[in-house]
Amino acid sequence: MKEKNPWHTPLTIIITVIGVIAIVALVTVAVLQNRPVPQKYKYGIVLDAGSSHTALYIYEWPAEKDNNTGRVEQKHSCKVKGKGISSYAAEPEKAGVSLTECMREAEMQVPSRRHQETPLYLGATAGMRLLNIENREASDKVFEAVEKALQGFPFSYQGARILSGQEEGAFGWVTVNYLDDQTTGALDLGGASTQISFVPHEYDISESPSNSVAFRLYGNDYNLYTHSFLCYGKDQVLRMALAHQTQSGPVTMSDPCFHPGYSVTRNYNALYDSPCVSERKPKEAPLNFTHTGVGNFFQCQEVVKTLFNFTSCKYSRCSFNGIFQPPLQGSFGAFSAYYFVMNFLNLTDSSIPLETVKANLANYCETPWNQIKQQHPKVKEKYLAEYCFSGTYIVTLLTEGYNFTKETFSKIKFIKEIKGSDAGWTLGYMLNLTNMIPAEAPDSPPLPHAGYVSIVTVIALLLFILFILSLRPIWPKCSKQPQIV
Ligand SMILES: Nc1ccn([C@@H]2O[C@H](COP(=O)(O)OP(=O)(O)O)[C@@H](O)[C@H]2O)c(=O)n1
Ligand SMILES: [Ca+2]
Repeated sequence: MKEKNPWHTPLTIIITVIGVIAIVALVTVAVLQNRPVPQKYKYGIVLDAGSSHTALYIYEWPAEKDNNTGRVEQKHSCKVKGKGISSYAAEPEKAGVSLTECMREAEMQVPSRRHQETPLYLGATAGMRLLNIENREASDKVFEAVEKALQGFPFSYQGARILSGQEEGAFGWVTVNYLDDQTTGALDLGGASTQISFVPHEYDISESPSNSVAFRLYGNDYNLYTHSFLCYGKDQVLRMALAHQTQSGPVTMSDPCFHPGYSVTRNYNALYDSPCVSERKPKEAPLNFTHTGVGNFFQCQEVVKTLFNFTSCKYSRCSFNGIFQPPLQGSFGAFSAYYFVMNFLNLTDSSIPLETVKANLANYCETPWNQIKQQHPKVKEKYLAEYCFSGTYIVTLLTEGYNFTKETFSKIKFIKEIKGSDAGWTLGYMLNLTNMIPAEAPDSPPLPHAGYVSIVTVIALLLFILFILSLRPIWPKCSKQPQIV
């Protein structure tokens, strides 16, 4: 008689069916439970109220990763039309009104169900620092107007304030190092101030405590050196250069930092209307002077050098104006006006040697103004006229001011953005205020979804096989019983 297949007993069939159902259920649950759900995002808005203009930035990050690492990205930016808020000192209401267009854009960009929980910050930099020095009352009025305007929007308004130079430098460094993989110093050139921030190499930065900031980022502690030079942004430094050359109150001034053939009429009162130069205003001067260009890079460098004081230093070493600076260390990201100017001059490529940068600038400055205008018909003349000066200032600040050499100059990358986010202090500022500066290194990446499902399936199969095998003692009974009967 043919022996009956022991697998065909009712018990084993039931166990098999239950086992298969269990595996299917387990895999289904695992797949459904762990399927990547559509991403939910949170948002934050920062207004950068700079001396020359205001820009609005919207950041976004996955909702469930609030306290996690490196996930905040710039979603959108909006350039406010018109000048910086500090230029509305005489008509503060207009400072508030100027922001509404970009704020409306933000309302469209951030999903409306997130509006109420989206923090909104405004940080003002050197333009407002100067206005605050010059006219405290006017600066307060500008903030009142800005505050009123921002509170009219449905976001979670967190206040408007002036950042200290130290904050501006440190948050610029945080932004660059949050986005970039390797530790990088930060060089920020604005219109009214300029910042340098880097981690010095085994150097006692406590020599000047006001220049030191401690940060914990991605599991490492950093002692950061940072300094902000008020009045050394490119627009205020130009005033200082013009002031230096008009001390005798001349009617005509020949300037090596402007192209040959360049000639404009400038007003003495307007030029000296800034705390950066007001004390130097000549006692006797006509109403206007004619500002003409000579176009000589090397002479221009000599003018710029007179704006730095190298004589007094009470520390072991200084950059300029008696400000402590440890030896430069590592690579640097140079952004804002550093980028705009060097990009215009086609000098952002780090492989260009310092000597070539200088030669190109010398050549550019010498080019007659008419020719420059013809080559760049679309660039506003006011801006176009200043690139020779700005380029010369950048090179002089980096080499004579901060002590970059021809070797270390190549470690400067002129950048506008990193991984889609603009380089600047705003991202670091928001990360700090929302406690999102990642103190710890990122978690190792979890298993990919497919890998996870495969592993669950294999384990379930193994468990099932083990279970069947564990029933072995019952098998002989099952198969022999019919024969006994
Ligand atoms: N496309 C652009 C935008 C800004 N800029 C300059 O970049 C600088 C930005 O400074 P800012 O307004 O942030 O001023 P701070 O408050 O940072 O000193 C200004 O000198 C602008 O003229 C430029 O050269 N090209
Ligand atoms: Ca700025």
